[in-house]
Amino acid sequence: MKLWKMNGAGNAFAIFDARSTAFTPTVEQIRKIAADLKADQVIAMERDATKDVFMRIWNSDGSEVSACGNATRCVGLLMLDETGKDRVTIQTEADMLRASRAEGGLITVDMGSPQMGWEDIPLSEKMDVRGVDLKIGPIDAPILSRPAVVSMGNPHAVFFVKDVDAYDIPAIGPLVEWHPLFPEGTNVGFAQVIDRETIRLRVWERAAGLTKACGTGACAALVCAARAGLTGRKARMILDGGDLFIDWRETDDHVYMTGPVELEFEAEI
Ligand SMILES: N[C@H](CCC[C@H](N)C(=O)O)C(=O)O
Repeated sequence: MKLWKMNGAGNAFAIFDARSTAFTPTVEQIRKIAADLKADQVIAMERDATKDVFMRIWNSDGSEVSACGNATRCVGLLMLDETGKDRVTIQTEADMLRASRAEGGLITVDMGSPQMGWEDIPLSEKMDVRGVDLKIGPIDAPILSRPAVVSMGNPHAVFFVKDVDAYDIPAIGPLVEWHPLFPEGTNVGFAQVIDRETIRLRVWERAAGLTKACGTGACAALVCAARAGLTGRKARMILDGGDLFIDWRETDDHVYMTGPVELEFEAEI
């Protein structure tokens, strides 16, 4: 079975080609693979009846999830190279996504439409998704409260702050990640709006911790910022591991993410 170690803006993945060999790892095996290969997520490429590939996603804690933007760009590059097509289709548990090449060797993925109903996030009770009340009072000092929430096929809570480096994210992230308002947990973004086209972002990922970049997190932060009138519908997202370019198009309400992909190594195992 082919194994690729890749990253998207530093968000690291172990990607297994499970299209001709069954890959049904236990939680412990996922945790070991992620630890040994220093991967934030473990990915399996599987056959799909109608799409170019099915992408299965596990977080480094072994939990299976339904969306991973940066991994979609990595699998997209592999499939674009393999098929020679201009655009490939990638099915996940959440959605059917499309990947294509962009200038400068970057890869663009159509991440579909953001979901904004409180039941779509999901939340455990009806609340205003533009700013939910965590009911645990302000968190830490400087004070954090009322994150905006949205789903990109996975849940995201986004705090808009003046300085992302002023927060102890490993201490605060878990408080929100498994807060009872989020019955399936949530990814936690800390977004600093630099100007109407630029956001500095750090993300405490659900079941993976602080990563160098989070693709769905970048999409979520842009959607929440645009919805709040803090930015336009396009922005450069500056993450610890690199930049992602997000474009939430009015034409189809889809969110397009463009960014780098790096192949670190490949092996037959
Ligand atoms: N931790 C996320 C999955 C990976 C998301 C991130 N790596 C991305 O690029 O979107 C979750 O549990 O929903």
